[in-house]
Amino acid sequence: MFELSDEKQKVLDTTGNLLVMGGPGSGKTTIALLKAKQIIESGALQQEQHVLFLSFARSTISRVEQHANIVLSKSISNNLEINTYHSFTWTILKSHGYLLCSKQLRLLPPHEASARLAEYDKAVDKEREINRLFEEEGLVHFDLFASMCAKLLSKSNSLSTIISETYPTIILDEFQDTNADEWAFITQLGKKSNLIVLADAEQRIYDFRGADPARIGQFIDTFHPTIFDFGNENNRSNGTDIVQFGNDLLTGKNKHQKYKNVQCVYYPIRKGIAQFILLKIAVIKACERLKCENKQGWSIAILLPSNSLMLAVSDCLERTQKLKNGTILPRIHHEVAIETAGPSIAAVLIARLIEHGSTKQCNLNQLLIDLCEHIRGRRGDKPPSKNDLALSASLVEYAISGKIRGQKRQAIIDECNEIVNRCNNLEFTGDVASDWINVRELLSDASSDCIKQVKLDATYLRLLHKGSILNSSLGEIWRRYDNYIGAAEAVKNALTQEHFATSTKTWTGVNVMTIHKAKGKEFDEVIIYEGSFPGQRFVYDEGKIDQARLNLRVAVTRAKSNTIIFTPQVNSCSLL
Ligand SMILES: Nc1ncnc2c1ncn2[C@@H]1O[C@H](COP(=O)(O)OP(=O)(O)OP(=O)(O)O)[C@@H](O)[C@H]1O
Repeated sequence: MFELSDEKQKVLDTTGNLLVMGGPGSGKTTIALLKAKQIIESGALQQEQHVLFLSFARSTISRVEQHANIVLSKSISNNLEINTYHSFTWTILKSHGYLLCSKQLRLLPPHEASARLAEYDKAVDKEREINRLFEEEGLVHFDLFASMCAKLLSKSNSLSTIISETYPTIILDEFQDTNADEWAFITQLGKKSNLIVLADAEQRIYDFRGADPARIGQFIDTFHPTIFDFGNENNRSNGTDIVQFGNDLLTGKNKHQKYKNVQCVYYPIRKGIAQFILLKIAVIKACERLKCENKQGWSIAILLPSNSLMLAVSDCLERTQKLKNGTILPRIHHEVAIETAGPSIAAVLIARLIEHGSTKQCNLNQLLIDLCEHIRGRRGDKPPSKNDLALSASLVEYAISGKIRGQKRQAIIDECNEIVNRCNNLEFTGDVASDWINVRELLSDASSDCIKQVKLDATYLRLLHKGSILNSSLGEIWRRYDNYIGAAEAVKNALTQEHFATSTKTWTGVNVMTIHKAKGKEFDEVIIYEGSFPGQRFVYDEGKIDQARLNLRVAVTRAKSNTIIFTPQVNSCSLL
């Protein structure tokens, strides 16, 4: 089914550690899966042994799984484990973490972690607190997974033997984005297992979380792999200039050149939602093109440089617009790969109101604590602003002393009091959806920004598709107890479990996501859109222009057949 170049055939013919390099769409993932197939079919594995394919994100895993279904037959897939670093390392920590810490280990879920660590803006202080939480409370932050596992494997010979016997061959995807802790873990894995590393130095877009241009060299020095380079072989967008454009972006050669199936659109700046009209028209046309081609499972990605822009674009697609010339732009059904922290903490706050409201025990202090958690943690990995930190500190102070300064802050207390009183007077029915909405609506009358933000984040839960999981966990509680006692904990657990579930999501239809989320994926058509405000630009800092080039190259090369890039007419992107 796949025609293999000589270089690719050699990958199949070579044993030992391998480093497979190549540009976007050159076929690294495909050859790695074919290599796994070959190993499994050769009968070299015993029943309990697996080839392990490790990647960073659940969303990438689903594409690899989809791809594996095409490349491998079902019986072979049983001996292939496709997993994320997080999920794989957490499994090891759950079973063997007691060797490192006498406390019962408990996961510190990402949304809770962001709130707990909000005050530490310096990396060293944050790291110290993460280690303290582990040592004194047994709480394991995600950032500790890889380093703790590296420690475990270096300490316990029997554990490292079990792992290498279970996984004699390990494939490492997107290796260029490996951080120091993951590298330490990989170094331990590689002592007894064969490593097949897939990398493209110029797809490195995670420098901010520790990816290092020296990493590929470190792998070569430590493991002396046989090296393969597929260069610019292009299997994804053959017959187009998409990869050429991506490569030229790195040097600036793309300027004023024409490329087949790559189009730059310079749009006029307009106010509000009108700014996205041209984008929406482009999406509608792309849908029509793909439908005309009768493509099964066609996919379009709209890639944005920031989360806020992603939500604004999603909002525009969600609505029907009537243009001045009478044309109607319909609502476009789409999926949004939204950041989870804000909606998750908002969900816990609402679940707590439901829990306490159902037994008439809502209280102001608990609501203030949950509100502070949201204020501090809703931006996920990004620290909260100084104002938010100060606000949260003064609300906590009020919870302790009953004192608060400033009218705006007093208004928050008054509005929270109102919410608590109304929640204690609500009639709960056990119909989870309507109980949830009734409680969420209690936040609607508030004028304080921080409460409005909770309401807004709670509405984004819809985009996370958490409805059914929340419905079933709360529904079960009501059936058992006739109230919602335990709802907040159940919601926390449900959201955490979701994080580890290996996603089987397929990227069909229209998908809206940030450029970073698009890494490792592919779509029939890609539309990239930069806004006009500072936080929405491709090049947001001239000092980081090289990183911007890498990011844009990754975005552009996700397309199989067509890429469109939108930039404002005034002050257009300097890379185009
Ligand atoms: N030898 C081949 N013949 C035909 N199609 C191929 C071949 N190798 C890969 N492809 C197809 O090309 C596309 C890109 O392949 P693949 O995902 O393996 O590339 P990649 O190098 O891992 O890409 P990236 O680094 O951008 O994630 C896929 O749709 C795949 O099915």
